[in-house]
Amino acid sequence: MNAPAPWPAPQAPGPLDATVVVPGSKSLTNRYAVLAALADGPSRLRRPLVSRDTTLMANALRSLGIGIEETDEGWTVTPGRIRGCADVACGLAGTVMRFVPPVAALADGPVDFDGDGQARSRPMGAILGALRDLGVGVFGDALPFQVQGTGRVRGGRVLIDASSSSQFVSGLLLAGARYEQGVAVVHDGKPVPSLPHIDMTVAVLRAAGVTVDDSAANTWRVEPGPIRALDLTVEPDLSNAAPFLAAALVAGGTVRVPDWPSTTTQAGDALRELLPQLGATVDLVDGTLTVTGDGSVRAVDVDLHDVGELTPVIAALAALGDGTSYLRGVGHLRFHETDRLAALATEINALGGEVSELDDGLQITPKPLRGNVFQTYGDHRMVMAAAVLGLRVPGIEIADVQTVGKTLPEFTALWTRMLGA
Ligand SMILES: O=C(O)C1=C[C@@H](OP(=O)(O)O)[C@@H](O)[C@H](O)C1
Ligand SMILES: C=C(OP(=O)(O)O)C(=O)O
Repeated sequence: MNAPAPWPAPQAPGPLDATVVVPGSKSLTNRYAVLAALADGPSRLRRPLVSRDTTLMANALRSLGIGIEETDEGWTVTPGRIRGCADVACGLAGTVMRFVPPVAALADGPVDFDGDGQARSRPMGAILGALRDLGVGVFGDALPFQVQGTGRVRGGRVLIDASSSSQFVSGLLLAGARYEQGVAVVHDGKPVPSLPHIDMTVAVLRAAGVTVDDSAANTWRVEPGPIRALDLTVEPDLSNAAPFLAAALVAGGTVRVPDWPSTTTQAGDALRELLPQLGATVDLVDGTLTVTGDGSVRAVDVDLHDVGELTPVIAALAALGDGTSYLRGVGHLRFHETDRLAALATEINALGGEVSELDDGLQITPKPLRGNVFQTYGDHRMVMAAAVLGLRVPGIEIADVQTVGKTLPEFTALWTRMLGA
């Protein structure tokens, strides 16, 4: 079959005046799904994200014997005995490949995991090694691998190097309350990236009645005990709000995102501090985030270690900025959906840009850019970055635009609506 034609990224027609309703958070939806699967009764999740990553999660849990019913209201999750002799498809979803194996360890038989070709190079060794140390049989160190459930996990204390992904820690903590001794995860290595995502894990566990001690740096302890069933509404995905809010800077004008939580553990909330550094005016009033720009972008020197998933959109803004920008602390992006540092440098440079890879980030000098086909490498956030560039640069065409469905299948519809088309 021929590859679908690339999507012509629309240019901004002029200053914007738009309100964009952003669907639910991937990180929260997939955490809640796992906790609901392990909980002491049926759960209701309203406004979950429905996208490739969350559908993969729902199907993974279903294949382990969990009931998940999707209605207009959201998901009803009915826990049950965790069944083995199952296959789990991870796609390219970090949250599926890192959060489900610790659940599969509780199954009553073997569970086989695989994913997209590209997923086979995402790091898994640290979490699979940790499961072995906790008494679980595991064949393999990367996708494809097999977890040998025996119906119970001893648990206890485990030492891991989580410097390539916070998801190793989150995955172990999410299932840990169901292990006989609970779990204590101790990180030893270079700093753990994306720490707000571990704080999110701790917060959702506590909200489900689980006792978690995170008082010492690099150590998280989950006590064994029941997980309370959930009844909640999923917050909008604040990281997925990034391209829309960025559009207000590039095109000028105003973009609003309603239902912005007043307190949240989502890393994307950092946009409220980052966008003003890039030249935007940002207000959060009555639950609506309003971002206003004048069509210019200020150069920045920022550390994105905690919020790495915002990097592609910030890189696109920086390429349209008024001077050289430095995005630092994001060496771990080499292990995301693709090597994001290489992908961003290659694709922006192919437009005529001047981006160089640093050890732990990117140096971006704005240059006059021209149209080209922008490759996206199976990475939803490369699509979002390309769309932001396309607001100003004529002739950008986005390859495999449907790859954005990893977390936001509605992206092109929301984008064109925002532009008034
Ligand atoms: O736990 C999560 O939901 C996530 C953790 C982070 O992963 P890394 O720690 O691998 O960066 C983040 O980048 C990813 O988008 C989602
Ligand atoms: C890194 C990301 O995804 P994943 O959950 O697959 O790691 C991301 O969404 O930016």
